[in-house]
Parts: sequence; C-alpha cells; structure tokens
Amino acid sequence: VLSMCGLAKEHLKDQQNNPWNTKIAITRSGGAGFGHCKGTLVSEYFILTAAHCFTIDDTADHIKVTIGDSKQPYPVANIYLHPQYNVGKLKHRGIPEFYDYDVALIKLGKKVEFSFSARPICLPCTQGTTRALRKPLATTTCQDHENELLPVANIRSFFVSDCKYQHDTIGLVRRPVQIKNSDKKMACEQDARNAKFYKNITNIKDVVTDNFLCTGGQDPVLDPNTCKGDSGGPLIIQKKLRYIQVGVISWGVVDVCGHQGTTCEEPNKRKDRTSYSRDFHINLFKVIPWLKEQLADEGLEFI
Ligand SMILES: Cc1cc(Br)c(Nc2ncc[nH]2)c2c(Cl)c[nH]c12
Repeated sequence: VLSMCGLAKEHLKDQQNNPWNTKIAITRSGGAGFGHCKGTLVSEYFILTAAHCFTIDDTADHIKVTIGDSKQPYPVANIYLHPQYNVGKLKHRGIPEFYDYDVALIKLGKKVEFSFSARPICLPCTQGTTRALRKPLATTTCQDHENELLPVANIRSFFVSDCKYQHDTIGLVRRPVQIKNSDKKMACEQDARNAKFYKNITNIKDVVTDNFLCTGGQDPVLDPNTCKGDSGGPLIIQKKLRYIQVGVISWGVVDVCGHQGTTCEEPNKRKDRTSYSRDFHINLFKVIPWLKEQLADEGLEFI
C-alpha cells in the first residue's frame, strides 16, 4: 500500500522529525569531488541528491547511504545523474563549475522498510502531494502544485543541517529560509557574483539559470546559509503537518561552515552571514520529466 509521504513525528526531534533525511558517504582514494552529502528518501528504493556529490569514477560500491536510525549503511545498486548535468560545460567561458541540472537519484540495493525514522518525503506532481495538499485527485494538476507551493512571493521554507557540539554531530536542525520568488529574486541571483569562483562573470544568468531557487541574504529577514556538506539535501515546504520537497541544495556563495560544521546554538548568533550570502537549489518542478522517468516503477503516481 502507498505509505503517506511527508509525515513526521512532530513531537520528536532529529531523525524522527526528519525521517526522509539520509547521509551519503563516498569513499574514494584521494580523488577530487565530495566525501559527504545529504539526500532524501523518496521511495522504497530511491534517494534524491545532488549530481555534484559524485565524480565520474565513483562506482556504486564506493557509495554508502545511511537512513533512519540504523547505523548500518544500505548498499547502492546504481546512480542516475540528470542527463543535462555537466559541471565543466562552461569552463571555456571562464566558469569553473556549472551546476545546472545538479540532481541525481541513487537506487538502493535493498528495499527500505518504512518506519517512524525512515519515511519518504513528498515530491511535486505526485498523487501523494495532491493528498498532502488536500486537493481532489481527479482534477489537480502539476501546475496546481506549482501555483500552491511556489507562488510569486517570498516563500517560507527550510533546509536541514547537522548540528554539532564540539565536532560531534548530535542532531538535525531545521533552518528556516525564504525562497525569493518575486521582486527580490533578481537581487538574490545577482549576488551569485560575490562567489569567489564567479567573480569575473559578466552575465550571471549564465550560471544562475531558471532552474534554480534562491535563498539567503538579509531581506526580508536574515536567512541561515548552507555548507558544502549540505549538498544534496532538500529544500522543504511545510503545509499544515505535511512536508513537500521543492528543491535540492546545489551550491552557495559562502561556505559558512568551513571545517567545524554548523553548531546547534541559535543560528542568529552566527555573525558570518552577510547580505550577499546566497544559496541555490535545483527547482524540482524543472526536472519532473526526469523524475517521472527514473521513478516510474516506484508507485509514486506522477500526475
Ligand atoms: C551547498 C554548497 C555546495 C557547493 Br559545490 C559550494 N561551493 C561552491 N559553490 C559554487 C561553487 N562552489 C557551497 C558553498 Cl561555497 C556554500 N554552500 C555550498
């Protein structure tokens, strides 16, 4: 039977409160690329994450995924990068890293038995999200989902980061951010030029394509920022007591964590955030055809 997506144990914390949260560990001998990323459980066999977490020579046996409360990692059967992801595509134009279509799906080698600490999040344009939004199954469209979840406005959302105490990860903390999807969108995107790797780019829209959602900065309120280790994690919108993923954390302007990661203290005490510290997330509404194709046999009923 279809388990309800996007349900959390509200009165609990950490993994029970974010049961779709997964950790991805990539072991590689001295290669480049990422060692750790985040991801979300989206069905019994699939994890959604960022494509840039993997390098060309990462094979399934080098990837370990931990889900729920279990310390025992799941085996990985295969990795599917979005076909249009190409980090080196604009190198010839002085853009060292290009994150368009920065999404990937990991197929696990073992089915996930859902529990209170391991449950899937809702994806846009699926029947599960129609139910979560309490809309009629027969007439609700993907466009209705987009109009409801990503209106032209500043949209309240959150991402989840590890919170550490003296270098030990002791929990998960939700970081509230606003998606600038209206008059503040342009300024949010323009601040990408403050990233050291994009400083001499003339047209920032070359790197910030229409496939990104933009968060961060101080207007209308001070938003927390992502760290490199948050790559692949979800940008989530809560509707009553249901959670729908609308983005995948792709890249940011300032890596506010550096080595020590995010502490659990009140985020606002962190002084390092500036008006131009922005974060960019792949908008899942822009990759629905790919999601639909890859997740065809997962019983998610895309609409
Ligand atoms: C989540 C995340 C991913 C990556 Br990749 C980063 N690095 C970067 N962004 C552009 C080019 N390289 C950052 C930074 Cl910096 C902050 N958060 C990040």
